[in-house]
Amino acid sequence: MHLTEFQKKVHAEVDELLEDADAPANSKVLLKFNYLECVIKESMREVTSSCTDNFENSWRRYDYRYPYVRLLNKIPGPDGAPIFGCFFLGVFTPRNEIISLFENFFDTYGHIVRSWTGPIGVIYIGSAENAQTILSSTTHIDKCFVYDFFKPWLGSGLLISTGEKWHHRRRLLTPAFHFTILEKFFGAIVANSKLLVKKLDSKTNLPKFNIVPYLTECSLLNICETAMGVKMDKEIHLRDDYLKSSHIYNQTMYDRTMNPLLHPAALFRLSSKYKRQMNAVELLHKMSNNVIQKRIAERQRFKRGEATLSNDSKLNGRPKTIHIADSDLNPKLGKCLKVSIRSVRTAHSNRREFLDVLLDISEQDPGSFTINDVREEVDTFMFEGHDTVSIALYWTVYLVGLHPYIQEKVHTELDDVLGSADAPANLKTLQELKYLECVIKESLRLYPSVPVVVRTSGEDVIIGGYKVPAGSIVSVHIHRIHHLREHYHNPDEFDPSHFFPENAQSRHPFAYLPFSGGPRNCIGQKYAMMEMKIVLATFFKHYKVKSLSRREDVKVILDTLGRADGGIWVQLHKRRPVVS
Ligand code: HEM
Repeated sequence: MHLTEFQKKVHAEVDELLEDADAPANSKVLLKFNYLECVIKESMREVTSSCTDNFENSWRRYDYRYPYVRLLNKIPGPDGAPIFGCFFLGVFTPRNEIISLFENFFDTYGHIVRSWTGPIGVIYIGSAENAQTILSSTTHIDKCFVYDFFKPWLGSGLLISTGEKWHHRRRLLTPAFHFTILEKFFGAIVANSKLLVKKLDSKTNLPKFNIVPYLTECSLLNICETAMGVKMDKEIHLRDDYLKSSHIYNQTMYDRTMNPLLHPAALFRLSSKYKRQMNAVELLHKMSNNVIQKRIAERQRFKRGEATLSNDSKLNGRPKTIHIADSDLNPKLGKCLKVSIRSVRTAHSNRREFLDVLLDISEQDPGSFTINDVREEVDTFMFEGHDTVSIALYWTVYLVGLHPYIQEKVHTELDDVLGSADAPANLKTLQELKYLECVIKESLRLYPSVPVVVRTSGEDVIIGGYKVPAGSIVSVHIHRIHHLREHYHNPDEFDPSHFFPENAQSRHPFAYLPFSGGPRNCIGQKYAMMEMKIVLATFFKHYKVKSLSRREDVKVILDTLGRADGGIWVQLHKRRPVVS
């Protein structure tokens, strides 16, 4: 179809609806301009997605033979305002109401919902079956363009990267979270948990205090000391700056995501949020650079025979070059890849910790794996590895503190399994804490640290009976799926029995997604479960907690993660003497 034909259609619609009038008389008339609205949406979509198609091509999509907008509009969803769609809802709904807004969409329109934010169409998925269609596929594996707003901070690390880069890095880093490596982290996490207990000592019997900063600090120390192999207990200012900056970055990221006017980089740079974000990035990178430099220095001291490595890994001289078989590789990467580390495909004893894997490659091949490549992964894992965990920790403490009967059962199990010990001794002890594990899982169900994950559909796909065209933004609402009565007998209650084997075994595999699902699930989930169990076992062994706010008064505030609005205010009482 030529441009002139589109124009003819626009003119025909205008003539039909306006007749002799010069302009639309009121909003009722405006609502009837269906074709014009589609044209405007499509042009704005092309502009904001920086499509390289020429203008004529972008109009050609409007041909009714290529009906992107019509396809999406077949899916039920709110109409919103003419042209703007739900733009105003997104921008003006307070962050602590946004989850309720999505819930209303699902209640009104069903398990699959479409909305327009200006030119951007988004499909919301609120059922386990539809989540499985998207998440289990290797085709719909790319993230949506808004994840790119993380780039100033995270570069294109594992969370954001796509295609071959993602495949390669995922394969490279997966062994760094194997359970033989996790075992080595046990001692460090126990030590930091005891430190937490000690710090909380001064808070016992206070009328109230916010426990969030304590748990956040503990999870940051843990990820630094384990995966990165660096102790950061002395760097108080650096840590504080990091945590504040991470908070600011996540807020500005959310504001940009919800407001399409801030999507183009040129417009975002003009806003005050950009400056805040850049100041935050500077401090965030200061922390990650510090971590990397410390580890490099420690490795050098180790090689000179002056020190042992703090995470107990062994560098036996120079790393060997190994060859990986063709069958191990993504075919697009070439026939055979020389890899300079011992850990990629390995016997257990050769597995390496996360940062050492990266530094080994960078030392061997600094040209193709630069220190910036190392840093983008360090930034990614430090963010994902501390923030998600601390959120899960504080929601668990909160929920247990609201339910004395459940707390009693947690205490009884801890006393039975740990005896007089202050903390779990090893992985075997941890496995025996079965009730605590159900408690953690149940907290992650009610308050998933990541309430929503977003993908771009890699090809046309049928979801819930509707055809969703390739390139559509599909957002999977984990929070919603976790609250469906068809999967959980009392979905809004805190009830750890949801995860007793007899209740969980026949559940739909995509009805519980705190770590997402499918090939792009969370790489750190085993690490996270181990860490949470150690920290919470140590904490509850020492303390009895009382949460001071009712569930209906503590709202989830969404940035990129689902946080507790206003913190978690509790009272603590000692159960046994604090260790020295
Ligand atoms: C309670 C703790 C955690 C929760 C609830 C959680 C949840 C998730 C979820 C839902 C995703 C998918 C994100 C998306 O598709 O947008 C994800 C991805 C990821 N997580 Fe976690 N996570 C946790 C802990 C961790 C830890 C401890 C680490 C690192 C040590 C980690 C590293 C990552 C990374 C690197 C990705 C991206 C994986 C990829 O795209 O291949 N996470 N996580």
